[in-house]
Order: sequence, then C-alpha cells, then structure tokens
Amino acid sequence: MTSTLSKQSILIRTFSLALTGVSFYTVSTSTVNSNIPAIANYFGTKGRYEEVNPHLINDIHSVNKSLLKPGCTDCTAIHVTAIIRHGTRYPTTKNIKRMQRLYDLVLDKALHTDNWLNDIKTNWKMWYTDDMDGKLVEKGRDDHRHLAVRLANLFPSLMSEENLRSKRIRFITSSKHRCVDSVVAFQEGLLSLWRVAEIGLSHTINDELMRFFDECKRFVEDVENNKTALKEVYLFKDSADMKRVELKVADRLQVPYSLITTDLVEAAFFLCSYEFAIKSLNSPWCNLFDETDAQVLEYKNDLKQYWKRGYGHDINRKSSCTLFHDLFSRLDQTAHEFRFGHVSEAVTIQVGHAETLLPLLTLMGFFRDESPLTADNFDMQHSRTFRTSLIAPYAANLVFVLYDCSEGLRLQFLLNEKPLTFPNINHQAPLYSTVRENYRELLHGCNFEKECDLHKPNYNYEL
Ligand SMILES: O=P(O)(O)O[C@H]1[C@H](OP(=O)(O)O)[C@@H](OP(=O)(O)O)[C@H](O)[C@@H](O)[C@H]1OP(=O)(O)O
Repeated sequence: MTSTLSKQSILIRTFSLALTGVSFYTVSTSTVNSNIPAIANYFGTKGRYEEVNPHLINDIHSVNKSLLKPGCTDCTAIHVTAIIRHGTRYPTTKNIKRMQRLYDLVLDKALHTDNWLNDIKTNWKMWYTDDMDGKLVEKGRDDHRHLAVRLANLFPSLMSEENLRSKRIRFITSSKHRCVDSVVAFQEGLLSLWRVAEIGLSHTINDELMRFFDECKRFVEDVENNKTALKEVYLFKDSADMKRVELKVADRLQVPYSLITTDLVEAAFFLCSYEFAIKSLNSPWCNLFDETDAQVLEYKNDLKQYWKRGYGHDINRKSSCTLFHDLFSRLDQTAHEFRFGHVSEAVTIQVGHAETLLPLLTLMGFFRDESPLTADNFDMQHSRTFRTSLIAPYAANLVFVLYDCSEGLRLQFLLNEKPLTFPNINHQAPLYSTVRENYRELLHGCNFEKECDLHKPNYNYEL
C-alpha cells in the first residue's frame, strides 16, 4: 500500500525565515527515503512534529543543549513554562465525511490505469469513522511522552523526579479529550524516564486559559460565527491557483472535472497528511499532488489560521490576553519568590490547541509579515513568516525559560525546542526587565473582559 519507490535522491529543503524581530529560525528537512511524502513539509497544522525537527527521525530523544546557552555567563534556569499543542490526532468528523465522499467518488468513477490509483481502489480501505472526531491517536501520545523526556533532559534540575513528587511541576489542560490525553501521556513520559510506577499525578482543566477563544464573545460573534471573517479563504478557494490544482487532481484521478470540488481536493490532501502523521505511511493518496499543488493547499490552510487565529482580525490575538497575563504573572511571581530563596513552581505544563498557541504568538508579535495574507497575493507570500507548517504542527510548543544570571534574571523563548528572539529585542535571552518593557502596553492593558465584551469599544495595542 505504501509507495514502493526505492531510496530516492536526497531532498533538502531549507526554509529561512527572515523575520521582523526574529534573528534566527531555520528548518532544514532532509528526506532520504520514500517513507516520507515529498510534500510532508506543507501539511500546516496537520503536520508531523518531526518535520520541524528532522533530527528526531533518527533519535526521538535527542536534544541540543548548546542551543540553550542564554549567551551570558553563570546562568541557571529557575523556571520553565511550556505551552504545548496536543499530539497527533484523528481528523475531525467534518473532514472524515469529506474523505468518505472522495473515496466513494474514486471507487465509483476513477479509471485505474496507474498503479497507485489501482492501489487505492483495490487495497486501501476507508478506515476513518465519524466517532474518531479529533481524538488523540497512539502517535499523539508518543509525541507527548517523547517531548516530556526531551524537556526533562534539557532542564534536569527543574523537571526532576523530586520536583514532580513535591508538586513543583503543575499541569493545566483544555477540557478537550485530545488535550487531557496528551497531558496524561506527558506525565507517563516523565514517569518512564525516572522508572517510577505511581506518584498519583493530577492535572487541572482550565478552559478559560486554554480555550479562551470559546469564551471570548467578540471573537465568537465577529470571527467564529461570521462567514465574512474568512472571506479571503473563500476567495482563495475560487482562485486560479486552486482551480489549477483541482484540474490536475481530476486529471490524475481520471474523473470529470465537474465532479471535483475544493473540499474534495482538500480531503485528499488531508488523507495524505493523516495517513502519514498517524500511521507513518507514504500513502497512495499523496500521488495526487506535486510540490506546487501542496504549496497552494498549504497557503489555503495558512489563510484560515491567519484570519481565524492570527493577524487577520485584531480580536484573534486579543482573545489570548488572559493566557498572556497568566504567563507573565507566573514569571513575576517566580522572580519575586526567587529573591526570597524559594521558587514554588519550577515547571508549568499547559496543553491546548493550535487555536491557543497561534493567538498568543500573534499577540506577542511573532511571525508578523509586512503584507497581510490575502487571496490574491499568494505569489508574493512564498517567503512569508506566517507558515503554520513550521509554527504549529502536532505537539508544537512554546517554552519560556527564566534564568538567574550574574546580570539579573533573563528570559529565553524556544519555539518547538529552538530559540527564537522576541520581536524588537536583539538578544537570545534578554533581561527579564527588557522583555517586560517590550510588552509594557500589553502588561498594563490587554483586558480580556473589555476586549471580548461586545458592548465595549476595543483598544489597539501595537508592538
Ligand atoms: O479542519 P479541522 O476540522 O481539522 O479544524 C479543527 C482544528 O484543527 P486545525 O485547523 O488547527 O488543523 C482544531 O484545532 P486543534 O489544534 O485542536 O487540532 C480545532 O480545535 C477544531 O475545532 C477544528 O476547527 P474547525 O475549523 O472549527 O472545524
């Protein structure tokens, strides 16, 4: 069922993001065998974590401690907050239904002249069922188990058995099953590392923090339930670029073009991504796309994320004010306690969604492109920084590390285990006071109640 091509030539793709305020964020992906679809770097929020950290393919526990050097002498990490997306999950019911429609169409209409198409028609079976609806899969549990082990290896003095036993590591999650199951898997990862059978670990469900988007009325009314909010996505679905992909897919399936819709094309792209993410298969569905097609579909997903969770609408980012304040009040608290010799919370693990991480990143000014992502500027957005394939795959994580250094407290930010500089600050781990100064306006404002209340005017905070 998997593609039978032998080892293929090394494909090296390097994405260099010249980001405003971001000094360095590069991902090199080396694909050395045919088990990885050639388009695996374009799956957006349905991407595998290993694609942003390809060294994990050979060693899932490997960490690069040298990346952590805050660039100053005598630094000791005193606190870590990690905000993590749940691990690999099943498709949502909406997309399973689309996949079923596509599969029925292929069985019914496609002429099987190519081997891979024959493979779909005779060997591949539709195994996704509606009840799977976004639930965490075993690979998703592993994503979190392995991430836990890597973070514990990166911060051994903080993520320690002793701190776990003495409840200095706190776990908070969204109420969604895939997030709760992820946090449990994360804890399993820690226990297995220390070979501890039972400590009686717990977690707190907090949707106000981790699913703030549901509770922000202005977001729900102006974006979530407002079709015009995603107008750029709909326009792109009708664009010439998308039509070209539809034509190519119809041609490859040998079905009349009139039977192919954007939703069906997307369903095929999702099938390729889910078979890979869940089962590590380079499925025959992947043959429907070349790299150019995948870039178009990646952009379509990025448009959705940009207008629903990113810079597209101001309320997207502001809906995360509570999470932003929660982070900084914990850092403040740690700074305060540290002065008196005892930090009560060494590590905070918070598990949520792509729609938790992206608004916060946006609020904090990361991945802001000069021009907005729109339906008609795909051609000029090839080197955009807002690229969810790189930012928010399954198990994506934002890690904030507070250090005690000889010059004072410093804060380092890691995205997906790689350092990223804060916008407007040219230092790997600036003084914590500098970071606070950078976010002064947000720290003194960014009031969830005011921003999300439909009857109050909202305010504009720019970095
Ligand atoms: O397109 P689907 O149905 O998969 O969209 C999901 C969201 O997935 P994403 O767009 O981020 O790939 C899902 O986010 P996740 O981080 O929990 O995976 C979100 O919670 C869910 O509600 C779906 O959003 P929808 O667009 O409202 O259907």
